[in-house]
Amino acid sequence: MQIKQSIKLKKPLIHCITNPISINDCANMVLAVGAKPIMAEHPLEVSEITRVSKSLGVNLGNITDNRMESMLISGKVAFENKIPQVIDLVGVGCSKLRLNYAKKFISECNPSVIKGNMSEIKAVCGMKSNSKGIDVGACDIVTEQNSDESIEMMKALSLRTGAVVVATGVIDIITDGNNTYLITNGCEMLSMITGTGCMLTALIASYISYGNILDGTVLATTLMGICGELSQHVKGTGSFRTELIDNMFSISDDMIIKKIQYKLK
Ligand SMILES: Nc1ncnc2c1ncn2[C@@H]1O[C@H](COP(=O)(O)OP(=O)(O)OP(=O)(O)O)[C@@H](O)[C@H]1O
Ligand SMILES: Cc1ncsc1CCO
Repeated sequence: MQIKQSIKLKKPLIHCITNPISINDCANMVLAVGAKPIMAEHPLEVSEITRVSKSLGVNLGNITDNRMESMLISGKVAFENKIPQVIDLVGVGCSKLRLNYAKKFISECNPSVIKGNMSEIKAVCGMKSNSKGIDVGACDIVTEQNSDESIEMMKALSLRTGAVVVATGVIDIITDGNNTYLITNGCEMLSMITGTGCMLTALIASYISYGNILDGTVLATTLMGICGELSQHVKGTGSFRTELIDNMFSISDDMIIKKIQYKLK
């Protein structure tokens, strides 16, 4: 909660390099929690932008040559200047180009957080991924019963890279290699509009901006789940998207305490 309050007070600048499908929703999510988004992506300006930002979020969705170049430039600037950064592995389960790029980014830029759905996390870990395009494949969905194997794989990735690793889905798993959170907040509607994973990445970038990497990631992920639950009463997916941003803007600490559902492993 302290992180939530301090972001509202300090209004950190958050540099996001993301896809055009969900870029507007990502910027609005950053604004909803009180931070300031900048979505710059030209390779000739991004180093200047990252340098003055408090954190960086990069997203491999709908990848282009320009953004591939920009994300590496920004990732290196962030690493050299100790600016927290998160990579969203959108599509690495279905594209070798993205998978190879993600591996290069992770080894050269040392992101603070590596995030994807379970099919994407498996691909980066060198396991067989059953992704359905950019979505998780049915055989990769995590349940309470089969979570142990996924947790071990994620812990190993975290210990190897030094990053907090996040796998989203019905159950969200977050680990720093030692502490592992299983978050069960959320609802199916979150998977029925595009870009909720991308929006979560922008939120993580916001909440890790003062260096609380694990706690900021857990807070962002829990909030996305809870705000999804609070938005379900609407007529359809169009209003759900609006309601989700409204709830992110207005949620109280008391509501978070009432709704939060997680287990420590
Ligand atoms: N069936 C579900 N039940 C509960 N929560 C869900 C469900 N599906 C997704 N979520 C939540 O939605 C958010 C996005 O997760 P998801 O795994 O769908 O990301 P993604 O595949 O990267 O999304 P996108 O590609 O649309 O950006 C997370 O907060 C996750 O907890
Ligand atoms: C639909 C889609 N395609 C590439 S990125 C994106 C937004 C959700 O990741």
